[in-house]
Amino acid sequence: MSALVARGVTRGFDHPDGRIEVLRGVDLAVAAAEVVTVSGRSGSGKSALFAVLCGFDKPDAGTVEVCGAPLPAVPPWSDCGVLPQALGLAQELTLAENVALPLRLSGRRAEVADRVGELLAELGIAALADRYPQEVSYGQQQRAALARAVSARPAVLLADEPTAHLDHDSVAVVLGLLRRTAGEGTAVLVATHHDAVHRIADRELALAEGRIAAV
Ligand SMILES: Nc1ncnc2c1ncn2[C@@H]1O[C@H](COP(=O)(O)OP(=O)(O)OP(=O)(O)O)[C@@H](O)[C@H]1O
Repeated sequence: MSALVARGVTRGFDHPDGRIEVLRGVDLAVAAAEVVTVSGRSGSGKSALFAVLCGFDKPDAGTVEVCGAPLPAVPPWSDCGVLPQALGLAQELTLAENVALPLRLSGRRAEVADRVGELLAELGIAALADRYPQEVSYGQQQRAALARAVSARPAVLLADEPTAHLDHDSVAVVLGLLRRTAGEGTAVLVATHHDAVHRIADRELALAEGRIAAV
């Protein structure tokens, strides 16, 4: 069974100069333990698609299922971990507290210390654990947001451009984490412009003219 399934997803937006239909019937499925990338030119709708897949936005038509069940309004982090393009870190929480949040919200406090420490160390930001997001660089915030997305070992991980703004070494670390997360059973969907990310993927998809096709 696929952990993430989208069927016939459509989404358009009204603009002063007319309505644009960004998603025109997107079908996709990502299985547990699989890494799938989505490419597409800037403005093709990758972020709009991810917003629908994680429940941040509602499609005009079509369905999304996570682990065989229709997407609830706000899926728990343990079902669907999200790294949005805008990161969305809680500014009033430290990096460690941000990463701990999905575990705390799932009532898994006992896992917090080990899991948060392990992820911050793997991503090279352990020394920044007690800093607030505005006290670290964008790339460091991005890694903290990725750690938060995976901390509760979600069934599905949606990562929107997780390697944008990172240097070569940090890209390698992030790719390692994505692969390991899939290896532990998570279905991983990544929007990216980077060839390095496509190279670690099991499958590549492309979004164009509002539809998804295999590359
Ligand atoms: N909430 C919104 N309201 C109006 N228009 C929107 C909204 N979200 C996205 N769009 C429009 O939908 C189109 C797709 O945007 P989206 O951010 O999904 O592209 P993208 O493929 O993620 O681009 P990039 O690679 O630059 O991040 C754009 O034309 C954008 O202006």
